[in-house]
Amino acid sequence: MRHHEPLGKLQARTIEIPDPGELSGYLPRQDAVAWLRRGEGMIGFGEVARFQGGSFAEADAWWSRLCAELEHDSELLDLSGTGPLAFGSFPFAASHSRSEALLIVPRLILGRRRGRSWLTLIGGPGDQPELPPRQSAAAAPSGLRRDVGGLAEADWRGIVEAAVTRITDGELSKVVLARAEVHTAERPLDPRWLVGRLSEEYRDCWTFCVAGLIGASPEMLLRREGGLVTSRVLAGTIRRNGAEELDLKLARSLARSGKNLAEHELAVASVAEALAPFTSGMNVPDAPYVLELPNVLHLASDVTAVVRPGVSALRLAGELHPSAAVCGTPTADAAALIAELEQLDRGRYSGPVGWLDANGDGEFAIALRCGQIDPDRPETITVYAGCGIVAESDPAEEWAETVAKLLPMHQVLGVSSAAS
Ligand SMILES: C=C(O[C@@H]1C=C(C(=O)O)C=C[C@H]1O)C(=O)O
Repeated sequence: MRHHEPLGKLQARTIEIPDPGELSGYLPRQDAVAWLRRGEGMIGFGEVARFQGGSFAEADAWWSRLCAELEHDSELLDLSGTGPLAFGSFPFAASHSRSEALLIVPRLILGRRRGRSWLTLIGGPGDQPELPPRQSAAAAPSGLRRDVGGLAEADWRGIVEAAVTRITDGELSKVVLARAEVHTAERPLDPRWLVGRLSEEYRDCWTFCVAGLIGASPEMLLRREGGLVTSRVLAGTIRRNGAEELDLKLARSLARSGKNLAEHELAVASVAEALAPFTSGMNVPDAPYVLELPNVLHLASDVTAVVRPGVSALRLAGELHPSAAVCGTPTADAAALIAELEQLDRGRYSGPVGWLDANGDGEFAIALRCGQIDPDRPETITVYAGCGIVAESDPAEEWAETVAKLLPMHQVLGVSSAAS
């Protein structure tokens, strides 16, 4: 575990500012952090402190200590996302990955939420936050080619088949299997392009950028605002067709599909069970709704509960991860089967990604529909997708589902999905 903290006495100052317009236009080219949805959110500039390579509990304790030492002077006390923030991203399985847990505390944050806009600066006494200039247009990636490596369709389908056998043998009920593709551009990728395009095209998703992990996730692992926690559970997926009438038919068949409903129930139960010790008054919907995204339809359930005092969003994210949506049921058996079959270091894909404030409020999505830019080769990105495998899963269908889930990253990179 390594971390660095601010040198000397610092304080956080939040000021309200006039609406700066579209936030992604201010993203710095280097070391950007971002969290955007429907034109709102926060972006961060610079770095005053970093936690790297420990557990959720250690990260949570580190952030609490840091906040206890930081004075905060704010014109906007009642708005979630104001004040000093940590942006975090966590590996799917720290024990099976070269990637490490990360919390990054930006020097300056630009935010816009519920019609109000602000700047928060962490600096010396008397330092005033200033709106940075809008950036020049981001460059579209060009000349992308797929690197060799990663599993071919036949191999991945073989792994799915092996998983189905283990499930029908009664070893476990569900396992989520993922695959990755590596793409290399002619020049270093511009994170601003990827973030800007994803947040435009996938407005209902949470677009994130933390240490080169960039994506647009539809799945909110956990939001804590005041005393309330919300978790959006997704499981059960159908590819969209594009024609509205057919999509409607698909949505209806998804809502009635026994396989998808059973898979969904497992995912909801895993979240409800993990939340129960830390909450009261939980509401678990009886039946899911259909969440429509440009590329896929998902079965979705929004679980809400009242959180016990002193339990931060990060602590809860650590308790909920890995949910059945990205790991399986039972968790330990599914995690072991993933390690055995998947042949992939998931890195921070399918781990929690989000932000945390000084009160312990925050939002952590599951890092899905995303790619990781290689820090040593910034022209290279690894994109990931996976799906829940149950006894009735058909390997060819599951492959097609991963292609549909890769579509957002393929689109913004300018890669043809036919090639995957
Ligand atoms: C694992 C992914 O997605 C997860 C798996 C789903 C499914 O199997 O139906 C649906 C949404 C996510 O919870 C991914 O997008 O990579």
